[in-house]
Amino acid sequence: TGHHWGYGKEDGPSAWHRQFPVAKGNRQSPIDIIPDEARRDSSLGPIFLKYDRCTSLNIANNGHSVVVEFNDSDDRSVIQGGPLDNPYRLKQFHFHWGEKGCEGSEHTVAGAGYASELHLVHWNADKYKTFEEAATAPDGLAVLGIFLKLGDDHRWLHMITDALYMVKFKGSSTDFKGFNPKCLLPSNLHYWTYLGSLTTPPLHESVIWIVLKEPIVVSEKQLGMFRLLQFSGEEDGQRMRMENNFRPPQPLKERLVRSSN
Ligand SMILES: CNS(=O)(=O)c1c(F)c(F)c(SCCO)c(F)c1F
Ligand SMILES: [Zn+2]
Repeated sequence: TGHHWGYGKEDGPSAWHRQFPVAKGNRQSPIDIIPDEARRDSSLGPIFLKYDRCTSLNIANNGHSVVVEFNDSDDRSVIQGGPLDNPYRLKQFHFHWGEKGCEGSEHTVAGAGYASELHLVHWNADKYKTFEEAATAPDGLAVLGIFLKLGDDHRWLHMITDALYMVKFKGSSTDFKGFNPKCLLPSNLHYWTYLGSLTTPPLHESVIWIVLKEPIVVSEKQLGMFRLLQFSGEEDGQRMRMENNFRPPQPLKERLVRSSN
């Protein structure tokens, strides 16, 4: 129903504010992270990721990205520590990417973009009964952001890229059991953290962002496979290659970015 949002000229990030006025809010994401202006906070401990391979369910094309969804009916797969007061349950992960190597991530670092950005979305099930309720609460979600830069093949990403042909079109989904996203983490979990929002409509200001400083390395060939996906459904007329599904950085406003040690 109604006008759907996208990443094109007419329905892209610069138009989202018409249907979602919070797009011009005070804690929007992504942002440009300036390392020299981030406050090193010794009270920020390490983050801990406990992921159980048995919780992965399926991989799907939702018309905006490729998403791997998890069983979030208990605390088998959670993120905790760092800025978080309690464990947050893993709900799904997805990617944002460009059409060329120098842009595609959502967050930038001192003005520089990466080729892609992986988002692991977690929700505060200790405080809220459902993901949907948490997604509208100021401390409802915790998204772990991981940058992807171009280089050698990533040794485990093929498990995802090998499945992409099954979810080429919007609305397609297939089983994706036994995948542990721990294999997508960099060696070092140092991070920046700040209060922000979803980066796609409805742009709820409900996200505690944890962005890892160290990127993972993937090859141009592997990233190119994401661009075989389509924004459009199988029956839709024109071919709509899925790429540039990233929102540009938003005003920092009165926010502080903190840095782990
Ligand atoms: C952080 N990236 S995001 O805004 O693009 C994003 C997203 F794409 C999602 F799909 C979901 S989950 C929606 C129901 O599954 C989410 F919470 C997000 F924050
Ligand atoms: Zn995202």
